[in-house]
Amino acid sequence: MALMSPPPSSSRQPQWLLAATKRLLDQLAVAPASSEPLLSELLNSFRQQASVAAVHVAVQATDAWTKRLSAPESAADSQSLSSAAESCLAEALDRECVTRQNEWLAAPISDTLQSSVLLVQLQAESPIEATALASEYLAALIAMVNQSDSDRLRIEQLAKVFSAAAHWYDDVDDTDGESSLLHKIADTAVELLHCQRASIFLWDKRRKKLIGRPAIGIEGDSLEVPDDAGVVGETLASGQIQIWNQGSDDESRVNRQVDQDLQFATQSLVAVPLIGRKGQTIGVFEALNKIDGGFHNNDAIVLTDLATHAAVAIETLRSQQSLTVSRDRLIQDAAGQSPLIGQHPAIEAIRQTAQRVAKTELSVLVLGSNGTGKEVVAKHLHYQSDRRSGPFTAVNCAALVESLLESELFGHEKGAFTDASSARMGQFEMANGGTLFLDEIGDMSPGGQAKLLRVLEQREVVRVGGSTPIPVDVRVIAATNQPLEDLIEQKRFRQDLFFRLNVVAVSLPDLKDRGEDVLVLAEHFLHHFCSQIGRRVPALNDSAKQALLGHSWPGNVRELRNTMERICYLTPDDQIRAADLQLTGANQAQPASPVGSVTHSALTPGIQAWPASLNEATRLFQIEQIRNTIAECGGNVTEAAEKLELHRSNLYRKMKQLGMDSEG
Ligand SMILES: Nc1ncnc2c1ncn2[C@@H]1O[C@H](COP(=O)(O)OP(=O)(O)OP(=O)(O)O)[C@@H](O)[C@H]1O
Repeated sequence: MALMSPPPSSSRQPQWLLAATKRLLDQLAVAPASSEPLLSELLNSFRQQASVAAVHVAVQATDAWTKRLSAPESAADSQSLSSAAESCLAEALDRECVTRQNEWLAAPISDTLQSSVLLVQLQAESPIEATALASEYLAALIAMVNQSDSDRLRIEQLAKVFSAAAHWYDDVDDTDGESSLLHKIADTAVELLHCQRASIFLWDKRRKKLIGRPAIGIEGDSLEVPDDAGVVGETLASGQIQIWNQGSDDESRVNRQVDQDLQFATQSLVAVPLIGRKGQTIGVFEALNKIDGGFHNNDAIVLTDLATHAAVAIETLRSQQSLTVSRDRLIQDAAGQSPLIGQHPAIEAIRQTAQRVAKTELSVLVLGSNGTGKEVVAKHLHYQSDRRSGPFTAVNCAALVESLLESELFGHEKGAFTDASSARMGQFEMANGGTLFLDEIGDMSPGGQAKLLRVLEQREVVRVGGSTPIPVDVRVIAATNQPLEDLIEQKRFRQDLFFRLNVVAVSLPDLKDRGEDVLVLAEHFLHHFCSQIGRRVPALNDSAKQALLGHSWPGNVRELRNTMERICYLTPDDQIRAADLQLTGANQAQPASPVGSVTHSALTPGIQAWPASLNEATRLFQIEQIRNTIAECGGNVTEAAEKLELHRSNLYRKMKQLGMDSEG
């Protein structure tokens, strides 16, 4: 509450006035709902003690004086004041001191919100000097009471603004966030200012437009007006509060086009600028049609309070939205860093499973040999799920001894063990709100398994050396390359943990069993590494494709990735041949069919790997290609020659040259 200026020195005041002051202050201290009765009582005792005919508190409205309070009450019956009284009031206000004109005595009340004066009607027996002194004192008391009233009102208003603003963000989502926020802000203004409507006009500076929302009855709920039109435009240009009341203000200031668009009739309006955090004007906040009469300064003060909070709320929402956009872009980038490539039915099935379990909290167990892409699948599941904006963390359970694994997963408190010089979060806490990938789960120690099971069941961790349970919201995806059922039989893996983890199981086949996916993945890695170093992507020729399809890939996708990385860096040619791949014989699978073959017949019997000699490899490839084409054409050599783009006689010659038996 603002400090009140003390009334003038009380030493020369009569006893009754001092007693009345004390009573007034005591009653004010208990914060009455209204101070009107206190002031009435004061005026009445003043009238009696000072022997005056009447006393009023007169307030200057727009163009006239009105009586706010009178003693005796009957003196308020006639609202109008005589011209002599008005002249006395005006003089007191102008001179800022107690003034007397004939039967009238006026003492100005220093009031911040309005011009008001204590007006005393003297009578013959009134002691003029004492009355003047008492009037001055009384005017100071009234100013103090008014100040106390307006402070109380202001506190109430601010409390209402704060409590309303605190709920503006409730249920505001990212998609339609701004619109629903503006609606809530406008509703608050309507409620606190007791008016029919309110709108927030946000400034599109570049287009010189103000976009007003809510705009009831307008499609899209937003109304666009030139940024210099009407009272709203005036507010934007001047940066000042504008009040317009029909009848007393200039009609031409109102943009009636807006009324037409909104099918609304503006009768009164208050508009205040919306100032952003950096002090820049971001728009205008207007309230329309005060329900009981016109808008006053106090309405402008309340609307300015609301505008201060509204500007912060709007800017905060906008930064939040832009952060969400950046975050989503980062998530997309992160998801794109490890895409799940492949069209094999097993990979397609994983994609479908990921979609199905996306909205659930089900645990997933990923099975597959080393390098088949178990972590890629775990990330795919994470980025498909609602947890995508949370963290994804991975722990290799085989890489840590039991004591370290526990502190890695659950964290530790300071001093928990010799090296624990400070407290540290475990991976469970770090993955809170996201996904924790536990790789090589089959290698986890029995002690680790027991603790993990407890965390999964209770959804809280206790750090090593600590005793307080910390709640964690984590989805666990475990992976292994070991047959867990066998480990359970051998009592090396807990069956209860297996059931916890294996709610949904996903199996990744070895790469050699994924058919043409080898080529899809090879092309993907070629593009990936070539774009990283900015080189043109070389083409895999048929022999290379055949070699890729024929390799056994003991290291699975990881081996293929490494092979393609090496090619990108070390093979400068635009064509990649089988020999460039350097796939060693030891890793060669059963020979594959030539690319594009429908028969999938074996390569020349007895050949287990491509020979090192290019001529010989070419010869073998040509033999296989001719054989398959003839087989495809049901033994019809003429048709096969056509397919191979050779003349029939040339095909025979070629076959002879290659040592093929043209008869067979
Ligand atoms: N389907 C796939 N699409 C794209 N890249 C893949 C795919 N599968 C595996 N990879 C890549 O192969 C490499 C090995 O994958 P990942 O680490 O996921 O395999 P893993 O089965 O978890 O291996 P390990 O069992 O050795 O931990 C990674 O570089 C990964 O990006």
